[in-house]
Amino acid sequence: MSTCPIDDRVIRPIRFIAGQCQMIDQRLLPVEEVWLTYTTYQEVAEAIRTMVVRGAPAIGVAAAIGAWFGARDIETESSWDFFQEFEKVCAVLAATRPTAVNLFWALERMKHFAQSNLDRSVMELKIGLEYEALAITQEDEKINRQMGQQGESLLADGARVLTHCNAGALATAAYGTALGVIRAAVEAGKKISVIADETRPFLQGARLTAWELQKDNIPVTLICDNMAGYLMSQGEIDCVIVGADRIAANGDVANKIGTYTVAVLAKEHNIPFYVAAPVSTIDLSLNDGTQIPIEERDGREITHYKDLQLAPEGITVRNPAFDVTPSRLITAIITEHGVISGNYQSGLEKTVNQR
Ligand SMILES: CSC[C@H]1O[C@H](OP(=O)(O)O)[C@H](O)[C@@H]1O
Repeated sequence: MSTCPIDDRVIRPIRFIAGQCQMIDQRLLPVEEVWLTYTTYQEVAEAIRTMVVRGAPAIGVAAAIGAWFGARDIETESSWDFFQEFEKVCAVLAATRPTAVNLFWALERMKHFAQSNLDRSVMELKIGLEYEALAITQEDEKINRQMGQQGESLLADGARVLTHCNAGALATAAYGTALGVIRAAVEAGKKISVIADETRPFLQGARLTAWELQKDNIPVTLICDNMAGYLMSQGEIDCVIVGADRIAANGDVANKIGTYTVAVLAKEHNIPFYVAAPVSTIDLSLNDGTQIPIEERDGREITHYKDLQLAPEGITVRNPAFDVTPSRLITAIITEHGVISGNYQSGLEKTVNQR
């Protein structure tokens, strides 16, 4: 794997050094910055499952790298046998988390590359898959910067922007989706301040968004999730911008649990609600959001914070990690190809066909 230039000024959760993949352990941020090294697809699958790496585009990038690791270790001279084994590798990675379609998009792209080149030798397939994984990684950063340029005009100078979860550089290869739009507005010279929902139970807002924005010197105020409505009622929020894990053909959006709540509150207060997501997050195979699989995670994420017990032993817990925001609550969807609003069905189809 070629080495990506390490520019410490740019936050990247995944990096390559000497053919190995290193990922920052996002479970330990913001207190510790620990980089873990990965060399096998099984290790990468576990990193996705346990949220060492998380965020729709970032787990797509991680899955592509994991698939390349798996391909590299397949021992056969038959390209057909190689492809059959490679499909098994991809199946293991696909089983890690069900909601973010970027994971499946990246794996399908890797499988399509291999299946389209079965006339090549196994060695050529392995080299090609390495560069396909690198391309997915490098394209993601470029797409996020394009998305930022498409969306920054929606943020007025002086805007106070509410975010939910982390749709920043840590959720992507670099730059971020929702936070990428914010970064682009700041780079355009606008004074933007962010109000970040802490986003229980995994606290992506408190631990990751706050950390990212502080590093970039972008003003950020942290709030509990249950404070967003009050701040809106006091006129302290000008707009909302969030990421997405899967967008259905009609514009319904699956995103971190609590996003739907924020969208309803924004509608109540006539506050613009924006979603920023790359085309790889759009899933036209699903007519609407009711068909999006919602991940249910371990209840311990709610009853404990690390080793601190927060609830009675044996309490019954629900822990859906995502919810679905109906398109009627969404003001616009920002992609790298442009801003979509109104008739999402046709707008999303046109955008996907531009890919
Ligand atoms: C750039 S979109 C990231 C998206 O993924 C997050 O979920 P998780 O932290 O569980 O992977 C959240 O839904 C973000 O909006």
